[in-house]
Amino acid sequence: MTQEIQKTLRDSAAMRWTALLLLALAMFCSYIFMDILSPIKDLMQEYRGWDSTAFGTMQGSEVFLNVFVFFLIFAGIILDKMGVRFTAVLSAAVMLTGAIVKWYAVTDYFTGSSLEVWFNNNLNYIPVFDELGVSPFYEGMPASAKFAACGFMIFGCGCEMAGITVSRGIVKWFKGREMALAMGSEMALARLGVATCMIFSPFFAKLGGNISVSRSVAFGVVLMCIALIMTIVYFFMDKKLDSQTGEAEEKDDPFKISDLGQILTSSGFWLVALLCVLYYSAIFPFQKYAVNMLQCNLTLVEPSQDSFWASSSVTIVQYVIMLVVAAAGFASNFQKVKRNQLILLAISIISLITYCYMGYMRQSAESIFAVFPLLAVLITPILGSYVDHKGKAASMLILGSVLLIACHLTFAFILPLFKDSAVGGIIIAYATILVLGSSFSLVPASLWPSVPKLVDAKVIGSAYALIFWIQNIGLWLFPLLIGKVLDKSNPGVTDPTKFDYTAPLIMLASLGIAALLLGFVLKAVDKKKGLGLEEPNIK
Ligand SMILES: C[C@H](NC(=O)[C@@H](N)CCCCN)C(=O)O
Repeated sequence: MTQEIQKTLRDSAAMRWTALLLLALAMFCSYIFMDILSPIKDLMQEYRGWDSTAFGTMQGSEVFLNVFVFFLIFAGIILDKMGVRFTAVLSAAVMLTGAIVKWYAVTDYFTGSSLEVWFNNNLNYIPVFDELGVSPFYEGMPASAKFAACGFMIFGCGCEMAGITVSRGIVKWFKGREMALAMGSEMALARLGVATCMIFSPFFAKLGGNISVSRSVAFGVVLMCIALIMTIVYFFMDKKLDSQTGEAEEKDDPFKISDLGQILTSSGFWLVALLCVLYYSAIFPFQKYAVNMLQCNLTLVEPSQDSFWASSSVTIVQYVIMLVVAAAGFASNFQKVKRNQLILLAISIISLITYCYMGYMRQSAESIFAVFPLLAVLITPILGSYVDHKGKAASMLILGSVLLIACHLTFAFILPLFKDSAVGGIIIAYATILVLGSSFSLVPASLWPSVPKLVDAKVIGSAYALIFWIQNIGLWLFPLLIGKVLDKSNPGVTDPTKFDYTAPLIMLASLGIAALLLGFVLKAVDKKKGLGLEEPNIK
C-alpha cells in the first residue's frame, strides 16, 4: 500500500516512455525543419535566385547566434534557472518563431514587399560582426536569403536549446533506469526526421505539378506547431512529476563559468571536442548539399507522372516502407530471443532493398539520399550497446573517420565516372551512402558516451554545452565554405544540376583525414593516461 502511494509518474514505464516520446517527437520535427531547404537547393536557385554562396550562407546562419553571441551558453543558464519543462516550451516557441520568419522570407508575399526592398538595400554587412570578419550576410545576397537567414538564426537558438534540454529531460526521467536506451532512441528518431525531410520537402515543393518552395517550409512550420504542442503536453507531465516527488525542478550539473577551467585543462576533452567539430562538419553541412550533389553526379530521368495521386501514393508507399525498415530494425535490437531478432532483421533488410529499388525506379535523388540516416537508425543502438559492454570507443572513432574519408573520396572521384551508367551510378551512390550512414552510427555512438570518462561528473553538463559550442563553429563555417568553393570551382555554371562537386568533397574528405589523425592521437593519449576510452562502460 505504502509502495503504491509513493509511486510517481517516472516509476511507470509507460509514463516515462510517453514523456520521452513527447520530447523525441519535438526533436524529430526540429530535425525535419533543420534541413527543409536542403533537398531543394536546385529549386532555390531557379525560383529564388540563391546561388551556392547564398544557399550556404543561409544554411550556416542556423548556428550563427549560438557561436558568436554565445547563445548556447545563455541557453544552458536558462535551463539551469528555469528547469526542463519551461525551457522545452520556450525552445519550441523560439523554433516556431524562427520557422515562421523563414517561411515568410521564401513566400511570394515577400517578393516585391517593402521588406524585400529594405533587405536589398541594408544589412549587406553588420559593422560589429564585419569587424570580426564573420558577417552573416554579404553585399548582393538576395533579400529572401538574408531574411530567411534571420529566421534560421532564431530557429537555431531554439534547436540547440532544445537539444540540451531534451538530454536533461531524459536524465530527469530515466536516471537509474534505461537511460542509454532512451538517449539512443531519441537520436534514432531524430535521424528518421532527416530521412523524412529528404522525401517530403521536395514532395511538397512539387505538389500538384506547380513548384512552390514556400510550401515545403510551410510543411515544416506545421511540424514546429506540433513540436510546440508536444512540449506543452510534456510541461504538464513534468509538473505532475514534480508535484508527486515534492521536488522543485531537479538542477543537476548546472553550467558554471568556473567549470570551464577544469574542462579546458583536460587534453582528452580537447581531442574529443576537436574530433567532434571535424567529424560533424563533414556530415551535417554535407547533408545540406547531398541531394544536389547526387543530381549533379547521376543521370536521373524522372519517369513521367501519370497523375498527381499516382505520384503522391508512390511517395507515401516508399515512406511507409522506410518506416518498416526503421521500426523492424530498431525493434530487433531489443529482442532477447535470437529467432525474433533474426526475423525482424530480415524484414528490415528486405524492406530496405525494396526501398532502394523504388528509389531507383523513381530516379529521385532525394529518395536515394534518404537511406543515409536509415542505417544509423538500425545500428546506433547495437553499437551503443557494444560500447557499453565491450568498449573500443577510440577505435570506433578511428574506423568512423576512415569510412567518412572513403565515402567523400568515392563521391568525388568514383561516382562521376559512372555518370552515363544508369544502374552503376545509382548502385555506387546507394552503397556509399549506406557506408556513410554506418560511419554516422559509429562516431556518435562512441563519441558522446566517451565525454563522461574525460571530465568530472559534476561538470558533465557544462562539458556537453562546450562541445556543442565548438561543434557549432564548424556547422556555421562549412555550409558557407562548401557554397563558396562550389561557386568558385564552377564559374559560369547556371544549371543547378550541372555543378562539379569535386573540390567541396575533397575539402570534406580532408576534415575526415584531420579527424582520423586526432583519433590516433586520442587512442595514444588514452593508452598513456589510462582514460578508459577503450574500456566498456558496464563492467
Ligand atoms: C546529438 C547530436 N546532436 C548535435 O550534435 C547537435 N548539436 C547538432 C544539431 C544540428 C544543428 N542544429 C547528433 O545529432 O548526433
